[in-house]
Amino acid sequence: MGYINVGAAAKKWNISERSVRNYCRNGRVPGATQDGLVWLIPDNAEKPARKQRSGKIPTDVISRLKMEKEAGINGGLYHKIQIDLTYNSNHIEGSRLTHDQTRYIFETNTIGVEDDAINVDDIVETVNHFRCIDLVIDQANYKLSEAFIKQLHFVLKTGTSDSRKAWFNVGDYKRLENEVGGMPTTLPAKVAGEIKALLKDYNSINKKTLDDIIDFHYKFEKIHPFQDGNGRVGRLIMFKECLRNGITPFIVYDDLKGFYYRGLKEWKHEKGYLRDTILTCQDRFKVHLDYFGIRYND
Ligand SMILES: Nc1ncnc2c1ncn2[C@@H]1O[C@H](COP(=O)(O)OP(=O)(O)OP(=O)(O)O)[C@@H](O)[C@H]1O
Repeated sequence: MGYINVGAAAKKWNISERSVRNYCRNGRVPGATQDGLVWLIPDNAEKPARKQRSGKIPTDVISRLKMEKEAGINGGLYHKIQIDLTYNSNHIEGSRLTHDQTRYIFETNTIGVEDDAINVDDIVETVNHFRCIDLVIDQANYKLSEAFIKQLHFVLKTGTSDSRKAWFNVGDYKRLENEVGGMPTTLPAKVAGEIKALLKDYNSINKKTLDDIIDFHYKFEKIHPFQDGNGRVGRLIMFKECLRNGITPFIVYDDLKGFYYRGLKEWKHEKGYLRDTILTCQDRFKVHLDYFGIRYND
């Protein structure tokens, strides 16, 4: 796959360059990434569809999230997911921002500081995570691709102190070996090949089940393709793939972190631990879907 620039995409899709840039900025072109100020657009990317303008309130998860996101609705499911998914996923990885601080950043783009010092990276990665969720919603209906996975990492880590380190590859695979749970992961030189093979196997499954999505997550985390941010990127992928496959999405809640880690550790030999943890997360999420009157299948 190659990349084309904004001018070429504008010509190909018969729209203005400004519209192409807006589509890219709003995450509506799967795989589009920014190199400095220049947008690189996959040469096989399709022109994004126009937004629907009907007055009906959708009752399926994806349409509802898209509608609330585009309309900037406060207090709905989109608002809730942004805060709860970001807070829990960041907390699992060690962010010390509270749920209220996360909410405050989302709602006001400011943060009140009381007694404790706050790590700037926690704030940057929180704001970046909000954007990652937008990407997940915008691209929920597309096939999972390597370009999208890298784009999530790029958006998550942009502007952090890691991104200023010479050895840290923002939006690309790790350069240095890393471990997870004290166990070896895929060596840097083999990551690209293993991710491609994993995606090929996964995308060849016609009707994906929750177990397929969890299995992808386990294998992705075992490869640990990025220097850092693998957990959060992996959980965003699970959310996206649930949306795409009509499976109730879920947030891995911070208070279940111990069960989640144990489940990952045991998955290869015993699938029950992680499956049950995820089912619990799904049940909690269904309470919110019920509250907002949104349909789900299982
Ligand atoms: N035993 C395990 N087997 C496979 N994956 C695991 C295991 N234990 C943890 N993980 C995954 O690795 C993630 C954390 O990895 P790690 O502590 O290396 O942080 P990271 O890669 O920097 O990710 P982040 O930026 O999200 O912190 C966990 O969130 C989980 O998804």
